[in-house]
Amino acid sequence: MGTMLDATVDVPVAVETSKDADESFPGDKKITVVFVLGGPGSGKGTQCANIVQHFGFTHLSAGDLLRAEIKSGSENGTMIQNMIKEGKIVPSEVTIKLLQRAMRESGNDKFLIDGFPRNEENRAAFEEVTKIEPEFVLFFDCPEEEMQRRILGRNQGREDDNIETIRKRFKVFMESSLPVIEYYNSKGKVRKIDAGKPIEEVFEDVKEIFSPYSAQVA
Ligand SMILES: Nc1ncnc2c1ncn2[C@@H]1O[C@H](COP(=O)(O)OP(=O)(O)OP(=O)(O)O)[C@@H](O)[C@H]1O
Ligand SMILES: Nc1ccn([C@@H]2O[C@H](COP(=O)(O)O)[C@@H](O)[C@H]2O)c(=O)n1
Ligand SMILES: [Mg+2]
Repeated sequence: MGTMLDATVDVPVAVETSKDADESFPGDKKITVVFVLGGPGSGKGTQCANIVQHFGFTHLSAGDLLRAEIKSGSENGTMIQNMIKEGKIVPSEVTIKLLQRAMRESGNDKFLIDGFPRNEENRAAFEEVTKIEPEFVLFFDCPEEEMQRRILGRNQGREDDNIETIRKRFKVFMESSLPVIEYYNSKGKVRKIDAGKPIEEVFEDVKEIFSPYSAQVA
């Protein structure tokens, strides 16, 4: 656990992501958050797209938000790019501001937060800043060889989809992200899915977990 926290302490961070980034979210309304976790390439983004279509959630991928921040020319861009290339976890204050802004701008009240919290620092900071407790944690459990095969076949031009960075990402997942899943498991909040199966079969299992939310689709 100490590894990633240690890795982030000496990185200089300018936290202003936009003019309005300091506005807090949520306000008064009841917000439903599901954290979607699992190793790199386990299928989080793929299944979130399905859940959005069927259950009316807004999908927010922390990794996608960070990649968009690089493209936007933000002053944090170079730092974020270097962290992603190394498979390291970006300081929570940066990622949380991006998530809060995206939540606010969506106008929705139901969110799939994909790839976050990635370590204990992410988890504690999100809780402290937003006061949001997740409804549950959807955990995609997939064998490492299968995740590696999927990432190497993904072809989305991601700078971290190379074998050297993939190995670092797996190590970070085991050392920093699994303890977060264990934390939520101890609170009875984890819904574990066998993500090694074909996409359609995984979604059948996902649907069962989300069925209580069907009635809420607009
Ligand atoms: N169940 C599955 N069986 C086979 N291929 C899959 C399955 N789920 C997703 N894929 C494919 O594997 C690749 C990785 O999937 P996806 O991008 O959804 O993973 P991810 O968990 O979001 O990864 P990352 O953490 O790197 O963002 C994609 O090319 C996707 O089409
Ligand atoms: N909470 C997070 C989430 C992601 N990152 C960085 O982005 C990379 C890619 O994330 P994906 O979920 O899209 O695979 C990840 O390896 C981290 O470098 C982060 O720092 N914090
Ligand atoms: Mg993804």
